Formats: sequence, C-alpha cells, structure tokens
Amino acid sequence: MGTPENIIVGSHVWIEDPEVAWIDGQVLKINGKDAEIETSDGKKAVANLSKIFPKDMEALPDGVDDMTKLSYLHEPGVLQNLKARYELNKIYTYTGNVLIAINPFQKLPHIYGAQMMQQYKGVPLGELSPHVFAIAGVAYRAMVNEGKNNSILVSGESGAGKTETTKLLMQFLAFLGGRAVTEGRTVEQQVLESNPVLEAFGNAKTVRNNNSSRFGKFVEIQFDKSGRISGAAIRTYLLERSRVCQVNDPERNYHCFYLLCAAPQEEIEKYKLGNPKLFHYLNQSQCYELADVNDAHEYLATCRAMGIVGISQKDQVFLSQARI
Ligand SMILES: Nc1ncnc2c1ncn2[C@@H]1O[C@H](COP(=O)(O)OP(=O)(O)OP(=O)(O)O)[C@@H](O)[C@H]1O
Repeated sequence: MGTPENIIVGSHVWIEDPEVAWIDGQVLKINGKDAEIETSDGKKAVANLSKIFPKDMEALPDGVDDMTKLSYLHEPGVLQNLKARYELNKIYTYTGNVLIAINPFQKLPHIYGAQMMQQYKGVPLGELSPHVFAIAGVAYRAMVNEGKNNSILVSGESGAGKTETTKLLMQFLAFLGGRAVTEGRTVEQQVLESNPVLEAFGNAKTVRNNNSSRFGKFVEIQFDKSGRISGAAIRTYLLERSRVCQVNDPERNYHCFYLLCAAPQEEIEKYKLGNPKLFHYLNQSQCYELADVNDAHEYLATCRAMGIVGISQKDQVFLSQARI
C-alpha cells in the first residue's frame, strides 16, 4: 500500500479525481501532510499524503494477467491494470485464484466457442489467459479428484454480469460433464435450458440492466463418481414480488407477461390477450419493448425450454393462465 513515507518530491503518484476516479501525476512540493501535485492532464492539485498512492512507473502497458504480480496492490493500481486490459478486450484478470470479470457490454463469441472450451479442458489455472472456463475447470477437477462438493461464488453489483457468467460456468460444466441421456434429452441440456425459463419468470428490465434477475439463485449440478452430470437442482431466493403489480417508468414487469402478449394469434385469442398497453400491470410504465429482443421469438423459445426441463404441456397452459 502507498504510505506517506515513500512519497517524496518528484514521485509519480495517483490521486483521486472526481471525473476519472484516479489520475496520475508528479509531486511538486510537500507541505507538512499535504502534497502539491501536477496531474497528467496539466492541472495542479493538493492532496493529503494519506490519500496519495505511488504509481508503478515500470507497469506493463498491457497490464498483468494476475494482480498479485502488481508492484503496488492498491485501488488505483488495480483499476489501472483492469482498464489497460479492458482496452485490449481482455475482460478477465486473476487475483490469485479469484477471477475478476469486467462486463464487455458486447458479444465476444470468439472467447466462448467450442474451440475455447476444448482449449481450457483439463488445463491448470494460470496456464492459459484468465477465463471463466478455467475457474469452472479447476472446481470440476478438484471435485472429481477429491470426491468432494465444490462451489463457485459469482458476485457483483446489478448489471455486472453475474447471470451471464453463471450461464458460461454452467455451459462449461455441462461440456466437461459429458452426455447422460435420459428420455431423449441430455441432463446437461436440461440444466442449460433452465436459464431461459428462470429468466422469463424472474428477470425484468430495470434502470441498470435490461435483463436483471430479480431473485437470487443457488444452482446445484450433480455429478456421478466418474464426473458425468447426473442431475441438477436450482433453489431461488427472494423474488421481488412487488414488481408484478407495481412497475416504475422506464422499467418493465417480468419478461413472461410481454412474451405472453407476443404469443401466436390462436393463443392470444384463447387467453384473451393483446397489446401490453391494455393491461394495468404493464402500462404503468411506458416501456414495452427491449432493444434486440423479439418477444414473439422469446415466447416460443421459453415454451420449448419449459418442455425440455420437463414442464408438461398441461402445466404450461396452467402457467399461462396463472400469469393472466
Ligand atoms: N461476458 C459477457 N459477454 C457479453 N455481454 C455480457 C457479459 N456479461 C454481461 N454482459 C451484458 O451485460 C448485461 C447484464 O449482465 P447480467 O444480466 O449478467 O448482470 P447481473 O450481474 O446478473 O445483473 P442483475 O444483478 O441485475 O441480475 C447482459 O444482459 C449482457 O448484455
């Protein structure tokens, strides 16, 4: 950590900045506990020595893939490293065996395809670039080798990418867990298809995230002794129930209501559905559509997913009626 003792006139340092969080600069003068700094945007600033952190002038411009390699493990050093990597589309960085992921807010199919899964299969942590598949791989191998349960904790603020990360972890674990065929469907297919079902009923557009999970979840994937997927269970917690009857602009109610309003014509007539603007629970907010989401297409995908996870046609009809 930066301590006032190792900062002298001429030192390169980081100071807090209201616009860019941290800005680098050079110490011009030290007066008691305060330092006068010329920042890299040409301005002068005065800051208390306890709020100034030394800058590593030998830091690699592309950053380091494990933050334990940083000379200074303080907030500006960590953020600078993540920023340098993010600018190169490197969204993953390790801190020891913890993976930091930065939301890329764009599709990066080249880092998640079948080829990547094959590449990360069986590879020890740290041998390849930091990746969510590497974390899933380590957890899987430890479980198989030690014969003990293992968990991966995914945390972050709303919109950080927890749901997407969890789906990628499940995808890779399903890839590692091989094929156990039951009733024509593979268990891993059922595990993966649980996501669209959960999202339809438990996700909604919020100010921060168009697909915000309004519940917590604990996903349990069960493996047999040889490491093949044998089953799964998903426990959900604390669904935000108030959203069903009260929605604030520009948020939306749960996706399932809009999907239902985009059902094929015969179902619209059968269940007396129609434009979402006609329903009080949906028209409290003027937001009805999501960018890049086709509700009619999602309706069919959700019905298909419900079938795959084992929700019968009869129960699907019941669910539709319950939603109305
Ligand atoms: N790895 C990723 N690749 C591409 N896009 C991503 C990735 N992670 C997140 N995103 C984008 O960011 C959006 C928000 O991510 P996500 O829904 O996973 O956040 P969250 O942490 O689960 O939020 P909440 O707590 O509100 O549910 C996604 O809908 C997606 O557009």
